[in-house]
Amino acid sequence: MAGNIFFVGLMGAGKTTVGRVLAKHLHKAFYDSDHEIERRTGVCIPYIFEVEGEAGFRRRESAMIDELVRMPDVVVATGGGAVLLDENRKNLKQHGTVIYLRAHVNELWIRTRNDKNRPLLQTADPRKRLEQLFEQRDPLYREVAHHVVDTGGQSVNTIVHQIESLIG
Ligand SMILES: Nc1ncnc2c1ncn2[C@@H]1O[C@H](COP(=O)(O)OP(=O)(O)OP(=O)(O)O)[C@@H](O)[C@H]1O
Ligand SMILES: O=C(O)C1=C[C@@H](O)[C@@H](O)[C@H](O)C1
Ligand SMILES: [Mg+2]
Repeated sequence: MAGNIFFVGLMGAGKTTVGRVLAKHLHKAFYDSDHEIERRTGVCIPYIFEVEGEAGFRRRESAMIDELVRMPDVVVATGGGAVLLDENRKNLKQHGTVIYLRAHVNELWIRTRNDKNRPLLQTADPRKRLEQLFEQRDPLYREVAHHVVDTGGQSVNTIVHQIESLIG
């Protein structure tokens, strides 16, 4: 399949994991927006949040998305909050096929609970935080997505095969 594929979804949805495997299958280059920001700045995302605040991180993320969407034939895993800005949603929708990886909050929480690299989940009740983010963002993910893929209880390989048949 020609063209770009962009993954959106909440933290723990599997954008990085599924995106990397799909890219390999399709012989496309894979980019992860979060990793690219860390590679270019030389610091981790929690540090960017600490120094520049969430707003600073969002500015870097927008610039990164604007650059990545213009590349030919790539698979891109976006950060969980990339859909918050209207300009990012427009950019993603215009330049490729957008796939929303969806999972229940409980599963997202289980997948992310031992990882300290997500500043928005460093709260007293990360599960509650995920619930709030789901409420806020599910409509935005749906708005931008060409396809919604449920990942609950599915292996990464099953999800990848499902996406391959969706995009032909
Ligand atoms: N389908 C799945 N079943 C079980 N575990 C999964 C599945 N997909 C991903 N995981 C696991 O969940 C964790 C989070 O996955 P991943 O980092 O790919 O999510 P993400 O959507 O990129 O999150 P973020 O927005 O924070 O970057 C990883 O440990 C990964 O191995
Ligand atoms: O959901 C979010 O807002 C985030 C998700 C991660 O991918 C990172 O982009 C960062 O931790 C923020
Ligand atoms: Mg990721």
